[in-house]
Amino acid sequence: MSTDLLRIDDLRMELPGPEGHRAHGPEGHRAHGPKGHRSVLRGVSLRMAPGEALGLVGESGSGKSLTARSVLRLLPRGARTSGTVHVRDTDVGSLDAGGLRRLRSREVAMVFQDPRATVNPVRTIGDFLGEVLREQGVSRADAEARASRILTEIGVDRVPQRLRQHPYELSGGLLQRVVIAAALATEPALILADEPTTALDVTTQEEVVAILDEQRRQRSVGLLFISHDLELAAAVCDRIAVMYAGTIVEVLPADRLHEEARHPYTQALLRARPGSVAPGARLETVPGRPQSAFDAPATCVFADRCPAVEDICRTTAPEFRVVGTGEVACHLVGAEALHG
Ligand SMILES: Nc1ncnc2c1ncn2[C@@H]1O[C@H](COP(=O)(O)OP(=O)(O)OP(=O)(O)O)[C@@H](O)[C@H]1O
Repeated sequence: MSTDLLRIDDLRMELPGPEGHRAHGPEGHRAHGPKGHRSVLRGVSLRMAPGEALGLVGESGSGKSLTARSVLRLLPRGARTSGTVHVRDTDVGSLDAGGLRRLRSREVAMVFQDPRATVNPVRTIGDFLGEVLREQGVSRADAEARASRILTEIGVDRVPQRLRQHPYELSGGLLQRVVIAAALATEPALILADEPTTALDVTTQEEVVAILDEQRRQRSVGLLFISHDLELAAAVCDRIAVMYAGTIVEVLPADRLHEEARHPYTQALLRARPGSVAPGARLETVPGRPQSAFDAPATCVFADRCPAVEDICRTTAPEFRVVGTGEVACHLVGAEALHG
């Protein structure tokens, strides 16, 4: 019996893709898949304990969404995968259709970036929540009362009126609360939240993150929180996993982020945050452009952009090893150059 809530072991994924999407640079140096396929996940491994919140952070294209979707086996067409995903003791890869339905409707809930893409625009909010609840075996008669209670708990006002409204009548922030209410209503062990506030304005973002955080703590629900914002993830998560080009380069406790970030990419992300410099000072960006797995080197994935790169980074892939309270994949960690 595993004590992990989620365990991903060496998850690899290749997607069919036109040549134009594949790497430039010398053949064999980049992470190409078989002919006509490109590598998008290059061996992702991570673990989550029950009730834990893990932040999965990285730039666009690094593979955060595909990692989260793999937990529900929601894969793009033509995806080839290897490695395993376990939710508690369930091997997600070996589930039949019924098992997959149960996983998606009871064990694991997903909250996406854009609530308007999640909620059917022609149905009322009450219908949407009622459907979710009836899938849990709640009777039609009880569904409305349960839906009202959940909406009230997450701070939605004028609930009876809301239940009769359509998505277009609600603001983006309010609608995302409804989506979170639906996720909580399934009483899942794990919520996958994929950039849940990116489509919202800043004030609403804070409210929605606060609600997600408060509710998942109260209910001891595990949270995989995907974000490109390291500080935001650190504010709501117990640990942070930093992803670059289809692989995890560093995992560390959220409350030790500033003191213990060792990977040059994590350090660059920290420097690239608006709050990291005095007002008026120039904000640093991570040098170079974001890379997906298929256009990053097959050795150290960050070698092309790393300010401290050395020869070994271009010849050998670094091992993922425990350093301090975290784990990191970098040849240079421990070397004076990085910490000077
Ligand atoms: N359905 C798909 N079809 C083809 N390629 C895809 C698909 N989904 C993702 N990709 C590619 O896989 C790589 C990883 O994408 P993914 O969406 O997981 O990244 P991400 O880190 O979540 O980025 P973002 O923050 O932009 O969503 C990217 O190169 C992306 O273009």
